Amino acid sequence: MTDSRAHRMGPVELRRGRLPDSTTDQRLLDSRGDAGWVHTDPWRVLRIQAEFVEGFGSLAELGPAVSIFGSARTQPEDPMYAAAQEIARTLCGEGYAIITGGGPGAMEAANKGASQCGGVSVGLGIELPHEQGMNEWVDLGIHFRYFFVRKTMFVKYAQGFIVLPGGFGTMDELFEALTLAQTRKVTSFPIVLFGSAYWGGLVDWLRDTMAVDGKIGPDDIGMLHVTDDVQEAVSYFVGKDT
Ligand SMILES: C/C(=C\CNc1ncnc2c1ncn2[C@@H]1O[C@H](COP(=O)(O)O)[C@@H](O)[C@H]1O)CO
Repeated sequence: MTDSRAHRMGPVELRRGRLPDSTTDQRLLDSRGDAGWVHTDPWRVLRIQAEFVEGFGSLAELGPAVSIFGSARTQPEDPMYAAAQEIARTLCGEGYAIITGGGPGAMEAANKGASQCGGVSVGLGIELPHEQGMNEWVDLGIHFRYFFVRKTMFVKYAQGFIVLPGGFGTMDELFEALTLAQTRKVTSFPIVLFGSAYWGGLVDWLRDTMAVDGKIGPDDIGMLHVTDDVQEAVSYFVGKDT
């Protein structure tokens, strides 16, 4: 008697010598073979995709928000710690969520201000070789493996940026925001530099060297608002269309 069993694979029907010797579930669940593919770019692409999915899914309903950047090394006794906390508290009082890198220093201060005010305190953590963990004032935290995915979230879910004194990480975030606005890749948003003593030298150099040398346009400096006043910093956001 001939074997006329049929096996359906979607629209395809298989018989006799074409019958598979395992099921799709067996092929999925039997853990055999080399796992080296987890270290390949196609798999990384899927991980990157997953980070975007998690980020977008977690933040889609955030409402108006401001991203606050600043040094991971700012100590609690530094006046900039109190300033970050006060800025976040004031913005929170105006209905804004606060987004930070979720780390220590100025990030912690901003998350503290937002959380203590009962607002939405978001931390976008980054996996680093010397992991610090999310600061205790983050109420909605998302851990990222890739810097560039995380940076997309800072821009996509905020109406603008307040930048406190910081180092390379802060500069990276500031200049990413400036480049996006300068090249009109995004709708322009406020970029506030808080702390004139710290930022003054950089702004002078941008104006007197970079702009004079023609490396940026004469109006590009206008994208930056330098202030030492919390209310003024907040005024660039409050009452503006979100
Ligand atoms: C260096 C230390 C901790 C690092 N932990 C960080 N966690 C989260 N986000 C970070 C961290 N370090 C830098 N960032 C991001 O860059 C900005 C601050 O960088 P800076 O070089 O300190 O100015 C900040 O806005 C974060 O988004 C332990 O001291």
